[in-house]
Amino acid sequence: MSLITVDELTKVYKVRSRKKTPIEKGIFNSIKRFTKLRQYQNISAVNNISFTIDTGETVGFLGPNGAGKSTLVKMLAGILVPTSGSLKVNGVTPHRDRMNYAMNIGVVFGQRTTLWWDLPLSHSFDLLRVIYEITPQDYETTLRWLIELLELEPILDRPVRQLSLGQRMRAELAAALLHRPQVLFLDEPTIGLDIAVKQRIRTSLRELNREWGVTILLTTHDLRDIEEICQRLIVIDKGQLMYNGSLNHFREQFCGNRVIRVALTDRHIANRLVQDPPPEVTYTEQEGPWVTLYFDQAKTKAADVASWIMNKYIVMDLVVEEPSIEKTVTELYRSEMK
Ligand SMILES: Nc1ncnc2c1ncn2[C@@H]1O[C@H](COP(=O)(O)OP(=O)(O)OP(=O)(O)O)[C@@H](O)[C@H]1O
Repeated sequence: MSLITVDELTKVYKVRSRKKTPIEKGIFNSIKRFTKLRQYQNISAVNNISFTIDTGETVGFLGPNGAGKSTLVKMLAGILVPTSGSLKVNGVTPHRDRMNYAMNIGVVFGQRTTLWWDLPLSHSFDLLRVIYEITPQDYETTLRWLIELLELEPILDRPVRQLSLGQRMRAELAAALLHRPQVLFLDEPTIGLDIAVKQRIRTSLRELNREWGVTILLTTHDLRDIEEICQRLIVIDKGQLMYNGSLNHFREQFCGNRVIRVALTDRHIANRLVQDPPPEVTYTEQEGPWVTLYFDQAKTKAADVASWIMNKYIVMDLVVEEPSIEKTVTELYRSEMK
């Protein structure tokens, strides 16, 4: 049975907009505060989305700005109440049973903090132990493990307000995991972090999932997060589900072109290859002795293109590249897939 079941979930925000009256624009400006006409506008942030997630899965939500990712994850975390549709996590409707639900989930949303700003980090952890009613023995074991995993030892005595963004993110992650939740929700966990910290966070999340079997759901704009953490990709645009499946399947289905980059002996020879490329090559680019050849993987294999070139030329170097998921996602955002 699925751990998370989302069925025709919809969230509409009702926002107040102010209509300017002709009076306001004219000489009666002074009385405009008496003539403000309020009207409401509906913003459909999540629109009729359905999917299921199994225990232990790692799922990344991807989509352009304003797509509805955060709204969706906040509903899953019980922070927002859906407008319609149904949502169950382990049999519980998150927003209806928030207290019990909170005991089983961990949440890391960048703007919020679960830590006490003026206290040393270790004191925040101690307070969370009391709030989550963690036994001293479990607390000791889990905290030790998290300190090592997230490299927190050097910052344990520092007040939270003195921590850098990367240090705070690692601390937030530990705070969200102290009570060993079944599900972890993260909203853009690597945003604004340097490469080394991003890598530490990604490695830690992978390890957490492997060691504890924590189900991880995250929103991101960084495809590397998806590639390195997630088994499954859910793409959302304009509140609608555009893709739900594995990254490999996404590549196969939408990244039609593959790429071979080949270095020949000099740019003149390279230009000869550009003028007369192998069959089924749809596009070429040249930079000095390097030629990049794009071909449709449904029509020919990388090995056939490579051997065609090697039969005709002396090849100094040859690289077969994965289809560019970044490019495909950008194109996907631009086009309407439905
Ligand atoms: N509290 C709110 N009140 C009104 N509208 C909101 C609210 N929160 C989000 N929205 C609107 O809902 C839509 C979806 O926003 P959401 O933050 O879920 O998107 P997102 O995919 O997470 O975007 P981003 O990648 O930019 O963070 C947007 O049009 C946004 O303006």
